[in-house]
Amino acid sequence: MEGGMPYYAVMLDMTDKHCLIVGAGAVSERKTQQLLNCGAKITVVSPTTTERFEHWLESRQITIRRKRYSADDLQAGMIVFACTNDKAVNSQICADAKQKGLWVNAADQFEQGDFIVPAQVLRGKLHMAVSTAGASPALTKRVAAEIQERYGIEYEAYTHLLHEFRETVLLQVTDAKRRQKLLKKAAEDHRLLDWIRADRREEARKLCFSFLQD
Ligand SMILES: C[C@@]1(CC(=O)O)c2cc3[nH]c(cc4nc(cc5[nH]c(cc(n2)[C@H]1CCC(=O)O)[C@@](C)(CC(=O)O)[C@@H]5CCC(=O)O)C(CC(=O)O)=C4CCC(=O)O)c(CCC(=O)O)c3CC(=O)O
Ligand SMILES: NC(=O)C1=CN([C@@H]2O[C@H](COP(=O)(O)OP(=O)(O)OC[C@H]3O[C@@H](n4cnc5c(N)ncnc54)[C@H](O)[C@@H]3O)[C@@H](O)[C@H]2O)C=CC1
Repeated sequence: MEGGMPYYAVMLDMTDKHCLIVGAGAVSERKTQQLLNCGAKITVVSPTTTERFEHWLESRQITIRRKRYSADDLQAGMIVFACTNDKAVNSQICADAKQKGLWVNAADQFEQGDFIVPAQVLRGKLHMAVSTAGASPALTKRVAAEIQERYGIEYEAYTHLLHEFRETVLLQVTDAKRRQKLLKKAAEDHRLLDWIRADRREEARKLCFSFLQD
């Protein structure tokens, strides 16, 4: 990113998307794990790897090219992660990727890349991403930890219930205003979350669906 403009935040569907990760150290390990969690297809280019990369290779979750980066490696991905410990190599990867019109992330000099990776907190369908736009990854991590405390695992069941309710409302309620009113009500009624927390899930579900009778 250049020119001090803010980043545009999106949620990407990475299923079966080809990613190229250059470098196989601690930082690329973290990114590879997250990308695997999201169903991406991963090619790693690196002369050395860690044990976890060897495990992913053995279990056929990734492909590894045991070599130093060269521009022809870019054919293996539509999104590129420059994660070597060599600044000059990471810069070259960014320049080559941009020239080919590919999206690139730079683990070190982030301004040379097109996007950065936020910290994430996932609670079922509630997916929260935190970023300081590269200003302070340590603060990013701390704020994410605070969010993780604030939104506990009960949000998994809660978002599941709200999702189920919304699908029913979209099917059954044709009036747009009533639909919105119902969905807002379900998202705002504190009893639903309180009861899920208290392990009274069936009661929470019944209350939520009872809103349809209003
Ligand atoms: C720009 C960005 C590029 C990108 O990777 O996309 C980037 C860059 C750099 N990070 C550095 C250092 C650290 N990074 C972390 C941790 C994380 N870094 C992550 C993202 C990002 N890091 C992107 C911006 C995110 C944003 O702020 O919006 C997280 C959020 C997500 C993830 O990586 O999965 C993950 C937390 C995940 C979690 O929740 O655990 C820690 C803390 C720790 O490890 O405990 C430290 C040490 C403390 C410190 O330095 O603050 C250095 C200096 C290296 C050096 O010293 O040489 C650079 C290079 C530079 O700044 O130029
Ligand atoms: N984004 C982030 O969250 C963070 C980024 N960093 C930065 O990320 C970079 C990588 O850090 P680590 O993973 O800790 O390093 P590391 O030393 O653990 O791993 C570097 C990897 O790059 C590979 N490599 C080196 N030259 C290569 C080349 N020409 N072609 C292909 N692969 C090559 C090495 O074989 C090794 O596998 C560093 O520049 C560091 O400043 C560091 C901490 C956090």
